[in-house]
Amino acid sequence: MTEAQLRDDLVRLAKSLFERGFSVGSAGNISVRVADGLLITPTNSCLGFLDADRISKLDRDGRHVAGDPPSKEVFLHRAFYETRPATGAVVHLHSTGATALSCLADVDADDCIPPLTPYVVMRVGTVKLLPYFRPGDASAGDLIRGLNGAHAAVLLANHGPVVAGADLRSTVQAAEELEETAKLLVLLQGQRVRLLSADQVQALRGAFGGPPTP
Ligand SMILES: O=C(CO)COP(=O)(O)O
Ligand SMILES: [Zn+2]
Repeated sequence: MTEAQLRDDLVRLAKSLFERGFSVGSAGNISVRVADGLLITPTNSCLGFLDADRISKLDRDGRHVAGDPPSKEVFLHRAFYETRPATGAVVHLHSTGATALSCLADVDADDCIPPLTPYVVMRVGTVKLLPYFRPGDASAGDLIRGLNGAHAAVLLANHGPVVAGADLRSTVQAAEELEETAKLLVLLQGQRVRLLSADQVQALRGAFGGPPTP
């Protein structure tokens, strides 16, 4: 894909997320890898109303070279690109279900989106809960780097999910899948839930094109 096509795709997919309520106000940010660096949504921009020509561009060293000033969460994105070489796109949202789950006191930090349904296993894999940091605090990027590429997605406590994937479309879909499963988990709070068994999870790993490879 050319850079122009990637810019258009980013605008289109961000708008779709916004219109379906996965993002409100100026919450969330999306990046995509290009031949000579990274495109990322500008800071304080609304995902529903991006301008392809004003999307921020960073060079391979993370220097801002074009467009509006980049998202203040750029280090979350760069941490995934650096530790998971197959990463072609990263999506960060404040989507309701995932953010609600990130605020619950007794979530298993090592597996905060347990295998409730097949698609979250196939498209997202095991999600780690990271502690709360002020938005824009680079320490969250250090923690992602510390995972050494073992997870395609993390949940930032009291904040929201960050998902990495091979390309824009599959990463947006994985973020949607994570959100829907988080919503179900919140909906089922306090009820006895039957999770998929270890064998069932194993049979899904690598099935139908997923989960994302590091
Ligand atoms: O989600 C956000 C902060 O966590 C939005 O920040 P930016 O507007 O800087 O991308
Ligand atoms: Zn955020």
